[in-house]
Order: sequence, then structure tokens, then C-alpha cells
Amino acid sequence: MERQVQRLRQAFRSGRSRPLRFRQQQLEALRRMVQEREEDILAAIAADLSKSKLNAYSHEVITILGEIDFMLANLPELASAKPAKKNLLTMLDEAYLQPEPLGVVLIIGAWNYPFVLIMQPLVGAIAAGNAAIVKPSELSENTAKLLAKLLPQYLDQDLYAVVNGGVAETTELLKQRFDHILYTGNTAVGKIVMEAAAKHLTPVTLELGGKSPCYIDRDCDLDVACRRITWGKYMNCGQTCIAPDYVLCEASLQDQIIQKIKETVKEFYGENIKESPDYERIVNLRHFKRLQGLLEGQKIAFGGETDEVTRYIAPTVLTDVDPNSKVMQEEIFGPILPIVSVKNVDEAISFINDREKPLALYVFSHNNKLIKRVIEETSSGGVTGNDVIMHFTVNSLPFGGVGASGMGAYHGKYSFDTFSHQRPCLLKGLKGESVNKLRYPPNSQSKLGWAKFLLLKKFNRAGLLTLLVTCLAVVAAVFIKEYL
Ligand SMILES: NC(=O)C1=CN([C@@H]2O[C@H](COP(=O)(O)OP(=O)(O)OC[C@H]3O[C@@H](n4cnc5c(N)ncnc54)[C@H](O)[C@@H]3O)[C@@H](O)[C@H]2O)C=CC1
Ligand SMILES: CCCCCCCCCCCCCCCCCC(=O)O
Repeated sequence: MERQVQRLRQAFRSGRSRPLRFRQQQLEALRRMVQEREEDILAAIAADLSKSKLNAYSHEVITILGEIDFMLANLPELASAKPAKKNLLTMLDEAYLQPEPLGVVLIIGAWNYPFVLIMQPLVGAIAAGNAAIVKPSELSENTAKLLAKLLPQYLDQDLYAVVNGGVAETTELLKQRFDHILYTGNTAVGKIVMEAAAKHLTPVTLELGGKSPCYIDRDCDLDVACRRITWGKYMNCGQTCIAPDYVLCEASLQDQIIQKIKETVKEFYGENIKESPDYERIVNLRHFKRLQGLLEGQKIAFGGETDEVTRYIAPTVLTDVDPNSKVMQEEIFGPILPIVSVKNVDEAISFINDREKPLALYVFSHNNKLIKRVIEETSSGGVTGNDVIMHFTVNSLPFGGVGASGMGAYHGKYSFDTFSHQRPCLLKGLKGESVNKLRYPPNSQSKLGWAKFLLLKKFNRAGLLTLLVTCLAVVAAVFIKEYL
């Protein structure tokens, strides 16, 4: 492991990953990989998550092609130096922010969107000019094996590497020194990653989970709300980090919501859900049993059927759920939707604020003011109003958590920034010593007066004009003194 990281570091130090043309070539190669090996990629995702190839394409491949296109279209702008505002003491100098790559970065992915969660950060790392090691989840082993086979065929092998394995291999990997770690997965492991990173003072982006609430207001088109919630909750069999975890609503809405979700489930997946190509399975037996445990003692409004052999759990809604029950204590990460009654929006806001900050928050209402109020009075990684999941798809919005749901963010420009250091640069000339004398010892009251004037004074229009004239005079004086 140590030698592998060293090999990447050496390649990074050679400077090969920095030129824009090189980054573009690598991103183009990634796009070719996705296009040429589409069938293999879809088959691997399908095998890992019992997913149709159509869904594998729309859940994962589209996102990556879109991200690569974005980076290729915007790379010159993203990587360019950005001029910075100057103060009066540096007005003749050059000040700018120069994005620079961090070095060798580590990307650890989770199993639930095994392709996206490795590839999307990797696109950002390459675009920003880094070397990278990716560690796909061992639970989605088909995608992990395929990435280990394909990435070296398309990318520079000395700069980008895949490490596969479970806890032992990841633990070993985390002992190495990286320049950034982006980890996606559960909170407990997030803490392990952060602790390991701290030993090297490595900055981390942690993409964690949590219970994302979904408030449905009385003043709402329930048909539309329930259709959108059904889509986002049961997509990938509920194994989506930003799936609506539970619904909050007034008790009087509960029966209508149940009925409408039930109808939508039938519309989406047919009479025999097990036969639907659009309905996935739970990733493994451990998670299947965990989810079965969450159903115990609950009032099942519909669904609840399970089949251990195929790890099938039907789309399920629970009613009158006690906020203290187990299903309301941990992230569900499965096709179970609890409905918790609240008296009104005030109680919903308190309910949300009494818990850890979630990764996503959803509010459905005709009343835009109410939506804005819920946003204003709560906190979460991201928000979608009157829909679910969709903020993930907008790559001009940073994606990430806050508090217990994570730190840092990525997607689009934000991925580039995550894997870059914004290096502040001030370039001065060697002339102009007559002005600089103001800051050299010995200090004096008059020098201090000038320093206050130049650095602290705020000017109105008239003041600005006077200042401009003064500055021109100073520039002229400096010029005469230094050059004539
Ligand atoms: N914020 C986000 O973008 C996303 C967050 N998630 C969250 O991830 C969770 C589900 O993923 P997991 O079951 O954690 O996935 P997982 O079991 O695949 O683990 C994630 C990664 O951590 C590694 N890992 C596991 N145990 C480790 C240890 N002891 N030391 C070092 N590395 C270790 C695994 O090898 C894997 O690569 C949910 O909480 C979900 O909400 C999932 C997808 C996206
Ligand atoms: C008309 C064409 C429709 C195409 C469908 C586009 C819908 C896109 C939804 C994609 C959702 C992907 C969610 C991925 C979330 C990954 C991280 C996570 O939350 O666990």
C-alpha cells in the first residue's frame, strides 16, 4: 500500500497531472470508458443491486456522463487564476487566487450507488489535477471488480489507482498520508476515517447519512406529493442516502397519504411488485435482517411482506409511529416509510430541530412562504421543495451534509474546489520603495496615520475622487522618483 501511494506521489510530483490538456485527455478517456464499456458497467451495477440496466443507466451512468461533460466544458474557467480585490497599499501589484491541485487524494465509496459514488469524486479529482486512489465498497463487489479492471485500461496508471478490499485493506490504506480524503458511507466509519486523517492533518470531505425528513403541509396537492415521495423513497429499494426517511404531517392527512402512496406503488410497480424490473432488492442479508427488525411492533398500513431468499422487502408504510421507536432512531436505508403525526408546521420544525442535522430536507406545500419558513428555521445538508432527491441532480448546487450528516461538498464546480487549494498570490514589483518606507521601522505617529488612511478609511464618492487624485499624485511622484 505504502509503495503504491509513493508511486502516485512520485507521478504527481513529476507535474504530469497538472497541464489542462492532460486533465482533459484523462476526462475524455473516462468518458470513452463509460461509453465503450457501458454494457459491462450496467451489468455490474445490475448484479450488485438487482437493478434493471435501464435504471442503472438513469440512476448512475447519466450522472457521470453529465459530470464529465460539465468538467470538460468548464475546466479552463475553473482552473484559471481569479483576480482578487486589492487595498490601497497593493493597488499597483497583482493579486489573484490560483487553484492548485492538492496532491494524492483518496476516495472511498459506498455500495448503494457504487459507480456514481466513486466516479463523480474521481472526475473532480482529475479535473483539479490530482493523483487519486479509489476504494470502492466491497459490498458492491461486481462494480468494484469492474472498476479495478477498467480504470487502469483508460487512465494513466501511475497517477490513478484502484484498491479493492474490506475493512482490513481500508484500515491499511488509511494509515498512509493523503492530501485529501473524500469518504462516502455511514457515520460510525466516517469518524474512523476522520481520526485516521487527523494523524496526518489530512482534510476530509465526509458524505454521511441521516434521517431526511419530509413534511407534507395541509395546503398541498397530495396526489403530486405522494407520487414524488413514492418515487424517491422506493427508488433503489430505499437505499439512497437522500431518500425521504420519514413523513411528518397532520394526523388528518395520514389516511389520504397512505391511500395515495399505495395507489402510486401499484401504478409504478404493478400488481406483482416482485416481478417489476423497476423494484430492487436489499443489498445483503445483514441489512435485510436489520430492516426486518425495524418492522417489529409497528403498525403496517400496507406492504411489510419480506422474502429472505431474494432479500425482497415490499414498499411499506408505517402509521402512527412512535418517535421513540427504533425505526425513528436510526437511518432506515430501506423501503420502509414511517408517518409521524405532528399538530402543525411549528411542531414539525421542532421535531426536525430536536434531532441531528439531516442530509436532506423535503417540504411539500402550495404555500411558498411556509416552505421558506421551514428552510429558514431548520438546517440540513440540502433541500428540495415540492419534490425529493432532485437537488442531487443540479450540479451547480454543492452536494453534502452538515453536522452529523457530513462535512464538505462536491459536484460540478464544488468537486473541483474540494480537490483544489485556492492559493492566494500577491505579486509585487521591486520598485516603489518610497511608498513601502511607510511600513519599515522606525515607526512613527505620521506613518501610523498613513497606514490608517490607506488600510482602514472608507470613502464616499467625493472622498473617492479626492483619493483618486491623491493616488495619481503619489503614483506620479513615485514614477518621477524611481524612473526619471
Ligand atoms: N452523503 C452521501 O452522499 C451518501 C451517504 N451514504 C450513506 O452511507 C451509508 C451506507 O453506506 P455504508 O453501509 O457505510 O457503506 P459501505 O459498507 O460500503 O462502507 C463505506 C466504505 O467504508 C469502508 N469501510 C467500512 N468499514 C470500515 C472501517 N471499519 N474502516 C475503514 N473503512 C471502512 C468500506 O469498505 C466502504 O468502502 C448510509 O448511512 C448512507 O446514508 C450513502 C451514499 C451517499
Ligand atoms: C426523462 C428521463 C428521466 C431520467 C431520470 C433522471 C432521474 C435522475 C435521478 C437520479 C438519482 C440518483 C440518485 C443518486 C444518489 C446517490 C447518492 C445517494 O443519495 O445515495
